Amino acid sequence: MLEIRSIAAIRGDHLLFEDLSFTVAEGEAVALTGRNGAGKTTLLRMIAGLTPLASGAVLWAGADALADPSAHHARLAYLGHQDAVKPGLTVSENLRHWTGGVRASRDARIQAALEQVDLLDLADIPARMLSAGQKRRLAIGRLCLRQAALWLLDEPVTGLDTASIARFGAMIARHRAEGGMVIAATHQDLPMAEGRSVRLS
Ligand SMILES: Nc1ncnc2c1ncn2[C@@H]1O[C@H](COP(=O)(O)OP(=O)(O)OP(=O)(O)O)[C@@H](O)[C@H]1O
Repeated sequence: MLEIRSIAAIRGDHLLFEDLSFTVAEGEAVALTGRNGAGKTTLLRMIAGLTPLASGAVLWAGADALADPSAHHARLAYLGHQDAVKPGLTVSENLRHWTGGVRASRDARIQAALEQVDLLDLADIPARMLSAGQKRRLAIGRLCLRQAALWLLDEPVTGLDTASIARFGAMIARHRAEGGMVIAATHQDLPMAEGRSVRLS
């Protein structure tokens, strides 16, 4: 269980939000909504331990999640606005760059990730040749490579076509069925069945 307990965010001199609390249980998905600048990205970064909390706490199974940064990093996968795709590497090399492990299991996982985001046909081309939506799919493919319990997603479906959104919805459903959690900042409807919504205002 992830618990956001009474947290506040200050950017510059500006209080973005305060006393924000919610929980995410295993298998749950939460959509973060709110106007531009409300603090959705800031909140995701706080939960990831990338931006300090102005006050409050992020708890994992009842303990301070941010106290051990490497343990926290291992339990989460962060999909930001920037796709962080390496343009000079091929599509499959980009995925390889993101994974470790022994070669056989690693290659099988890369193959499975390419299938899930429908990039098998483009596996050997340089990532710089991908379209915006294809780059986004490659970034999403990274989510499949790690057994992270918590997915933090910033506008994950921007640029995706209808079929890709449906495939991403299936990925999220599988992740949740295995007990995974999702928090996604969004201005659009997301393919998350029975997801809850937290509005920043
Ligand atoms: N490093 C920073 N220093 C100062 N202010 C910042 C910094 N990063 C973001 N901000 C400000 O914090 C506020 C919240 O930004 P944030 O990106 O969290 O909003 P958001 O809800 O994700 O917006 P959007 O819907 O446009 O993506 C904005 O007013 C932004 O200008």
